[in-house]
Amino acid sequence: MRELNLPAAAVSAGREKDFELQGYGFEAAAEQLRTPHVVRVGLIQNKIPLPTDSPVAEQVAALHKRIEEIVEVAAICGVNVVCFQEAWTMPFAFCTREKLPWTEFAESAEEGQTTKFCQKLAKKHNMVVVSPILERDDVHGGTLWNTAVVISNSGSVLGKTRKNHIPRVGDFNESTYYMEGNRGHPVFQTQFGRIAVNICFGRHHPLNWLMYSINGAEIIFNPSATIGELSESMWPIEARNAAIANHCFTCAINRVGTEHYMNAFTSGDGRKAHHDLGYFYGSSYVAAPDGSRTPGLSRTQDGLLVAEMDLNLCRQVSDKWNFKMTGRYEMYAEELAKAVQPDFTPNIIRE
Ligand SMILES: NC(=O)NCCC(=O)O
Repeated sequence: MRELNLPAAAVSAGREKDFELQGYGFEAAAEQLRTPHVVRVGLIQNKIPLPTDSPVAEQVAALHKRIEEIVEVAAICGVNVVCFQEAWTMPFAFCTREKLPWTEFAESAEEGQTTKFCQKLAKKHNMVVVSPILERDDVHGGTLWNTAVVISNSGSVLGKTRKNHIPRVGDFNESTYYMEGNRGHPVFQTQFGRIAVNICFGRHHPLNWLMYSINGAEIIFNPSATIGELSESMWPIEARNAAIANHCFTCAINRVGTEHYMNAFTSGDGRKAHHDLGYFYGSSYVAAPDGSRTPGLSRTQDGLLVAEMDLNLCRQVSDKWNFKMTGRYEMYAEELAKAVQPDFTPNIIRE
């Protein structure tokens, strides 16, 4: 992996707009029959610019403005596919279990103002935009989902995917708001490569990564919101291991800072009522199928990580290690099918 020589205009814009800018490139071997398949991805991590008790519309507008200025720099850096953090248009308020005003941040994946905003960015910069939002699905009774909208570089909505695994740990009280995703493991064929989105808690589930990979993902984004005391020891390992296990690139993105709520909340774990979920530690990074990875962005600062990758590396590593061939999926499919039955008895041999 090498450091990218990013344009001076991008470096100075990053300084002026007060965010960290880093760039790295992953190499692949030259092949005789395939030309290199080089793509640049951008990962954006950020704090919320306004206090959580500011009017909803103002908070959304401030986040749009912040992201727009970072995407401008991503465009200068030649980024082809950009991904934002989980539920990027709002504070990560699910810890509170309050409905209002937080449910007011939910938007239509197809018609919402954030999707329209991203469509403009995508078209202007010829960039695929992965936009993880709180979705309101009016076709199905106004239900809420934790969704990532994928917008093509043409500006059209390519599709959406939903968070498959909902945390039930600590103050991550998300199950109060939405259910596990019901759209399986879609992979989006973009002009720049096949991408998928494994939203946050799905990071802990190897089968979730596997299914995106089985559907052909070359790059799997993992937009997240997670805090130091809970997961920082796991963070550097999980997405990296997934890249190795699935012969693909993975991109882990986490928000930054502490978000304070006016009303104190508890989560039935004996802790005194408190006003924040904890410290979101940033540290976004990209990992490659050969196990190499970029350094992480800062723990404390907004940032843009640019990673250039030759997607040919996915098949090269696959041909070397053959995990798809040696995976014995038929054996696991059969055993798992039995294990989920109510009359399952674990295969334990006793004296
Ligand atoms: N957003 C989310 O699912 N967070 C849960 C905590 C974690 O996965 O580290």
